[in-house]
Order: sequence, then C-alpha cells, then structure tokens
Amino acid sequence: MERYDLALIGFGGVNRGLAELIVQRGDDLAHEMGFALRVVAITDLRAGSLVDNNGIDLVPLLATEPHAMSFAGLTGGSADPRNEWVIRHVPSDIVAEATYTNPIDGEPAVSHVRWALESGKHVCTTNKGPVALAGQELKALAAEHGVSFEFEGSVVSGTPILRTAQRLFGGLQIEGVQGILNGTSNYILGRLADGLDLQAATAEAQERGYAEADPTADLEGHDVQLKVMILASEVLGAELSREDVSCEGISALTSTEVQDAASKGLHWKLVGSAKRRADGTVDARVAPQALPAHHPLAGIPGAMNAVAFDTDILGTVTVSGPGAGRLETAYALLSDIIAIHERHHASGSGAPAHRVLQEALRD
Ligand SMILES: NC(=O)C1=CN([C@@H]2O[C@H](COP(=O)(O)OP(=O)(O)OC[C@H]3O[C@@H](n4cnc5c(N)ncnc54)[C@H](OP(=O)(O)O)[C@@H]3O)[C@@H](O)[C@H]2O)C=CC1
Ligand SMILES: N[C@@H](CC=O)C(=O)O
Repeated sequence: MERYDLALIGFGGVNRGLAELIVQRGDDLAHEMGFALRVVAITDLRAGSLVDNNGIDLVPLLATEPHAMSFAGLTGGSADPRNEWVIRHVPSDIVAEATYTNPIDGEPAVSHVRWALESGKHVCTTNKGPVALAGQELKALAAEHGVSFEFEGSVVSGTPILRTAQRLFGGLQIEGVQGILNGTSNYILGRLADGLDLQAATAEAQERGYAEADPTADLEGHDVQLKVMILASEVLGAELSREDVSCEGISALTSTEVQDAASKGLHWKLVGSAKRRADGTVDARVAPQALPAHHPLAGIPGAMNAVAFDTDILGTVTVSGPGAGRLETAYALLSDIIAIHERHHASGSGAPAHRVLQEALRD
C-alpha cells in the first residue's frame, strides 16, 4: 500500500476539514484509491507547530476547540509555527497550504509553496494568492523539481471547475467564462433579499466558514478578482495582473435595492468574467449585476457558485456546485492529492525522489 505523508500549513477551517476527512474516510480511500494518508506535521500561526514522523494522532486534535488549540505542551510541539523549517526539513511527500489568502502579494503563502517545491515536495493548496499572483513561477519550479503543484480549491471550492475545463473540454475552443465565484457574497445577497442588513448577513457567512479571514476581500470583489485571474490563465491561457481585472464589490448594495430588484424578477449577483476580444486580448472584470431570471447564473442560491463556459461547439456549458465551506474545500485538497497520486503513479514515481531515498536509508 502506497502512503503519502502530509505537512499541513495553517490549521483553520480547511486543513482541519482535511484532517477530518482523513480520520473519517482514510480507510475507504485506501481501499478505493490504493493509498494511505498520514499527517506528520502541522503548523499554525495561533497553535504553533507539531511534528511526529510516525504520524500525528488527529483524533484528540479534532476534539479540541479550534480557539483553544495549542501545540506547545505536546510531544513534538512548539508555540512557534516554524513554517520554513517544517516545510523544508520534516520528511513529507505533500505540503497542504491553507493559510490565509493575501490578495496583494500572496505572502506568506507564496513563500510556503516555493519552499515546498524547492524541497522536492508536492503541493496542494486552496489559497488563491500563490496561484493568481505567482502561478507561472511556481508551476515552473514544480516542473523543475519533478513534483506537482495542484490548486483545484482555489476556484469554486471542492467543485471541480479547473479539472473539468482541463480534462473534459478537449477539442473545444473556450472563448470566455463568467461565473458566480464567491460563496460569501452570494450567500449575503440571498440574505439581503430576505431582509437582513449587510453586517448581520456577513456575520452569518463568517459563522458558516465561508468568508475570508478579512471579509473585505469577499465584499469588495478582491477574492473574485484573483479567481478571474486564475480562470483566465487556466482556461484562456491569458496571464493577467490585478490591474487588468476591473473590480467592484457588493458592499454598496442594500437590502431594499436587492428586494426591489427581486420584485421585478431581477437577481443581484456578483459576477466575475474573462472574455477573449476579437484582437486576442482578454476583457476581465468583477461587478455586481442584476440578472434576469432566465440567465444561467440568476438562480444560483446561498454559497453555491457556478461557472458558465462559452464554447465554440457546445455553446454555453455551466458547471455549478458549492463555492465555499470547510469540508467542501477540504475535499478539493483531497482531489488534488488523488491527482498527485494518479500522475506520479502513472509516471512510476509515487513519492518524490528525496523521499524514496530517505525511506531506503531509514530501512
Ligand atoms: N473556507 C472556504 O470556504 C474556502 C477557503 N479557501 C482558502 O483556503 C485557505 C484557508 O481557508 P480557511 O481554512 O477557511 O481559513 P482560516 O482562517 O479558517 O484558516 C487559516 C489558518 O491559517 C493560519 N495562518 C495564517 N497565517 C499563517 C502563517 N503564516 N503560518 C501558519 N498558519 C497561518 C490562521 O491562523 P490565525 O487564525 O491565527 O490567523 C488560521 O488558523 C484561505 O486561503 C482561503 O482563501 C478557498 C476556498 C474556499
Ligand atoms: N471566501 C471565499 C472562500 C472560497 O474561496 C468565498 O466565499 O467564496
């Protein structure tokens, strides 16, 4: 049985969700996919770091209230996150990066991913910063070191938007994409339609684990801006900067406006889009739109998201599913790990070369 040792960087909603999936589904996964997962290191700004080369017992950690979590008193624990040391020096096969998304320069997550790839470790991440703001550099680094850089959860959480486009749209020309790409803002717009004010609706979205650490990124469209950049790169092959994507959020909309629109059959949605122009350049934007009921994105409720792909042969193909949520997003990391396994299994090298060497030396 093949086994992958994981280092979890950030132990908030998403990476705790991954730990839960490993505890609850690990045996089924091993049976179905032919590999086992073991967590050998966790780092977190608040909790510190925890290392056990024989595998951390996740059950007591998951039983601990997140805000009360501290690794300092545990064997192999420290109050200091020690991210760089853990990523570079603790023997692991896959680094799961799920710290906060910084929409300005992507740090510290860009460095976390860079350290892992330089150390010959595969990376899976749900963090939009490194993908949108340093994706080309990090993909090149992964290729140079013969490892994978996977980021399905960076767009539409666990719903497989990027793999659908890459694996299932062969032979199609995609001329543009438009989507509801932020679960928090979509949830908030729904609650404004129910009569809540912005503050109360935002608090609910935070409570449900949908919002960013700083929900300004959800409300002002910055989160969608990064996702549009990722989609433009992955689907249209266009490398855009933040300045290339005009951006307006939903914070100016009131409950009254949303309810008035609804009475006229219009649904306010925060729409992100990237469309190829006739001259080959890409028009990319984020803005709230009052959509008529027949529009493919108009009926997407709550924290659901949807992406409508504009294709040459099939016309519009719309994929919809959860766009936020801890377990939903943790599933994206699991799907990345499955992709890593499939790719490297197919190429005959499940674990990166340095791990094979370390195992051989250990035995
Ligand atoms: N939740 C969701 O629905 C989705 C989330 N994502 C992305 O996934 C990532 C994780 O999201 P989520 O788990 O919800 O966020 P959380 O805020 O719940 O968790 C992030 C964790 O990372 C910790 N952290 C922050 N900076 C560092 C650092 N430098 N070193 C170590 N740990 C650090 C935080 O500690 P502290 O709390 O002390 O700051 C926190 O515990 C984010 O980038 C988010 O944008 C993507 C898709 C959906
Ligand atoms: N805050 C984001 C989380 C996923 O990217 C959202 O609400 O969509």
